[in-house]
Amino acid sequence: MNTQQPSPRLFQPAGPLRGRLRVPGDKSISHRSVMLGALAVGETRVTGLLEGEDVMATAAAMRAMGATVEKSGDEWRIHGVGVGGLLQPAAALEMGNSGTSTRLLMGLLASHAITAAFTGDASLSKRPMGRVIEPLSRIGAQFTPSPGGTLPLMMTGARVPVPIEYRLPVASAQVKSAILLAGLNTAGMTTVIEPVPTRDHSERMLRGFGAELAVEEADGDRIITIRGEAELQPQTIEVPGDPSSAAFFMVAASLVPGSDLVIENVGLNPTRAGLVEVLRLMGASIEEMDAREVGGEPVADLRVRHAALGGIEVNPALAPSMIDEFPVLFVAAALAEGRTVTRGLDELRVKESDRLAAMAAALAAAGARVEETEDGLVIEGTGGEALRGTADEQITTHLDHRIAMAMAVAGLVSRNGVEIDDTRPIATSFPAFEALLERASA
Ligand SMILES: O=C(O)C1=C[C@@H](OP(=O)(O)O)[C@@H](O)[C@H](O)C1
Ligand SMILES: C=C(OP(=O)(O)O)C(=O)O
Repeated sequence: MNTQQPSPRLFQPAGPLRGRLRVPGDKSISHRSVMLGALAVGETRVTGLLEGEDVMATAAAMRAMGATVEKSGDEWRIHGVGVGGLLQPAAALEMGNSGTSTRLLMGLLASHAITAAFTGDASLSKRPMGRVIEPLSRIGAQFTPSPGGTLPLMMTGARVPVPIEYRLPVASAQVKSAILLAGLNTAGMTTVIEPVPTRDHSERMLRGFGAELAVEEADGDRIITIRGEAELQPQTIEVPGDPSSAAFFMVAASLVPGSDLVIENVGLNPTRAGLVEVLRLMGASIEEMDAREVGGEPVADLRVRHAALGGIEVNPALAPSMIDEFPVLFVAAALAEGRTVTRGLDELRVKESDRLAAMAAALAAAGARVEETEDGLVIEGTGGEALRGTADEQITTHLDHRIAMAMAVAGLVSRNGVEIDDTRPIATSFPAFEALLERASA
């Protein structure tokens, strides 16, 4: 974050969202483009890379371990060191707010015989790392985390990494990816078994870079196997727009009367598109135009028009495909007609903040009717009537970009506006968010 001081802001009611806009590149694909490019031999070129703080933390770490990562015009150019070629960083790897950078890089390092320290901000330093430490220890890496299995931590990768077969105990693309990345430099076959499918960008991109990776389905499991000691070939990558960033505009345009907005170039990988499905079940008007493929991922322009939304019971099986979209879905639910019930969302408690507690408190402070359960929220919507908005209170965002952006959307559909305590974390994933929101509703 650029400044030391929190940057509060009142998000005021606004007119319809209209016209066309383009959201920045997908965060998950951007991280992986930099990491895999840094392991390929030769020059990888990336357009549409998300230039948010999280991805820049990944870029800085890969530079610290020997890769060249530079921007030239609109394009990022990455010169890799080759699988097995990462150098020992001279200083701690500063991960900022980014769980994805931390867990995926721990995976990469686990099969390189180097030692590194990982540090992060106050939010990241509370998040559980045991979920990657456990499988990566089986591969042979050694860890000294802070008490509770958190950052700051030190790790030393295995000299002779051991291939493992690992069944994921939590639905987490970060844990899956950490193990697959460790498998890249591990002789033999490394296998991850996913009882619940999560975003599959690592699988698609590892294959795209030339790794030998197989995916099988058996008894409801996805079994992913990667052959180690891979040689990655540099790629030219066009990163599609981030559906998790588009989500704020999908909900805003659905809620603000008179809106008719086209969000261009949105990635619609089925492992990411749960919000579109849920909003449609609530009655949203979302039309997919010019469906195409960008960078090996399905993409479309989304035309979103205002519509009256109704509350629903959200199928917990959809959670992994919209895991980062729940904060803004809760805002949609707060304006819908009737009750929305969500459950099976324990993972939301270990994101940048406890997103169930943070959103329950934030929506209540803005005048919504919300009840927090053990693993979800139950929300009674207003039926389209504006929320009261915040009174004398500021919304606490807990260094969580998604809470900040979700409550900014709530401000658009409130009478008093919604004041949040700090907009700085928005820059971790979506630096242009405020400018785009202003432009769309001008
Ligand atoms: O693999 C990834 O790029 C991500 C996986 C998800 O985390 P989990 O694996 O912890 O669910 C998601 O919340 C995060 O924003 C990005
Ligand atoms: C959970 C998120 O990211 P990360 O885990 O990378 O911090 C997010 O962007 O909502």
